[in-house]
Amino acid sequence: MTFAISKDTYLPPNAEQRDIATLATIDLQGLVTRDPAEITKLLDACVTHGFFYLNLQTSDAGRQILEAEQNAYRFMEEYFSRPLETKMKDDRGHPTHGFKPIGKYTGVTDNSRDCYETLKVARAEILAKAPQLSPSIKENSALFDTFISLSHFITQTLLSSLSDALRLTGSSRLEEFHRDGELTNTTLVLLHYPKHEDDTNIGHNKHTDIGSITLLFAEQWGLQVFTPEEKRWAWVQPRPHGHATINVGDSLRFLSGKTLYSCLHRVIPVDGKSQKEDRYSIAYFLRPENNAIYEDADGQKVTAGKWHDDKYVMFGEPHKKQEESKVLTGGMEQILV
Ligand SMILES: O=C(O)CCC(=O)C(=O)O
Ligand SMILES: [Fe+2]
Repeated sequence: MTFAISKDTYLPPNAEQRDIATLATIDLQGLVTRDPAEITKLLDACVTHGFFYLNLQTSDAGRQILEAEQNAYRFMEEYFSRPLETKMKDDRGHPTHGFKPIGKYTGVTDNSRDCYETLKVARAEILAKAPQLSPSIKENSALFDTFISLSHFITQTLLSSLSDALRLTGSSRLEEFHRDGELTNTTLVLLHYPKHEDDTNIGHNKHTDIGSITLLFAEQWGLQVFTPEEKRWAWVQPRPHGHATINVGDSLRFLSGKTLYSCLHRVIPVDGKSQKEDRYSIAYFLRPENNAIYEDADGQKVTAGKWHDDKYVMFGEPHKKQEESKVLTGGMEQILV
C-alpha cells in the first residue's frame, strides 16, 4: 500500500494549502544523541501545539520501525478483511486488548457512531507472552515484539528528552511515572476505517488522547487537529516512508502541571461524508502507571488508571453528554474555543 503524496500535488478535496496544519519536524537521532537544540525544539512543539512530525530516517530504531510499519500494514490488510464474526472472536470487551467492531463509540457528526475497527495489543501481554493474546497476534509475535519494543524505545526517548528540557530531576522526572514492570494501559492499536457509503458511521470523534505520548503512523489523509492559533480544524499531512506523527496526551499534560499541550484531534472522511477508500493507521499509546496521580482538567486528583477508564466510558456516550463534561477533550476544548 503506497500512496504518492506530496505537499504540492495532492490535497484532500476542496482543501487548500492553508487548510494543512503547520507542524514542526523533530529529528529522532537528535534526541537519541541528546542534542540540546533538538531538545529545545521538542519542548517548544509540545508547549505550543502538542503535535509534531518525528523524522525516523536518521536513526537505527527509526529505520527499523519504518520497515516494521510496512509489515504491519500487510498484516492489517489481511486481518481486517476477515469476516466480522471471525474478528469478533478476538473481542475481549476491553479498551486495551483485542478487537473492537465499528460503531462502539460516538461518531463525528450528530447521531452518528464511529467508523473504525481496531485490534489492540497491550505491551504487558506481549512481554508476558500472555495466553489470552489472539491467535493471529501469537502467529505474528515477531512483528508485534519488534513494533512494540521500538515504539517503546522511541516514546521513552521523547519522555526523557522532555524531562531534560523541563529540567526535571529525581522522582519528578516523567520516566518515574512510567516505570517498567508497573501496571499500565500502554497498548498498540491497529486501526482500520473501512470503505463505507452511508453516514450513520462517521470517522473518529474529536478527542484528546488519554495517555502520555502517542506515536502514530498513517499514510492516508483523514486526521485533523484543532489549531491553537487559528482555532479551526486543519488536516495533518501524511508523510509516509519517513515520519511518524507524535502527540501529547492528557496524562502528560496533567503530569507536567498543564505546561504541555494536549491537542484536540479527530478523523473524518476526506470529503467529509463517506469513507471512499479503506484507511489504515497504527498508534502506540504510551500511558503512565495506573497508580500515577495527577490533577485533571477540573483540578481534581485522579489516578491515570481512572482517567483512562472514565475516558473510554465517555467515548460511548451521546454527544450531548460528551459536551457537558471535560473528559472527552481533557478540558482543551474549553481552553481553545
Ligand atoms: O487514525 C488516526 O489517524 C488517529 C486515531 C486516533 O486519534 C486515536 O486512536 O486516538
Ligand atoms: Fe487520538
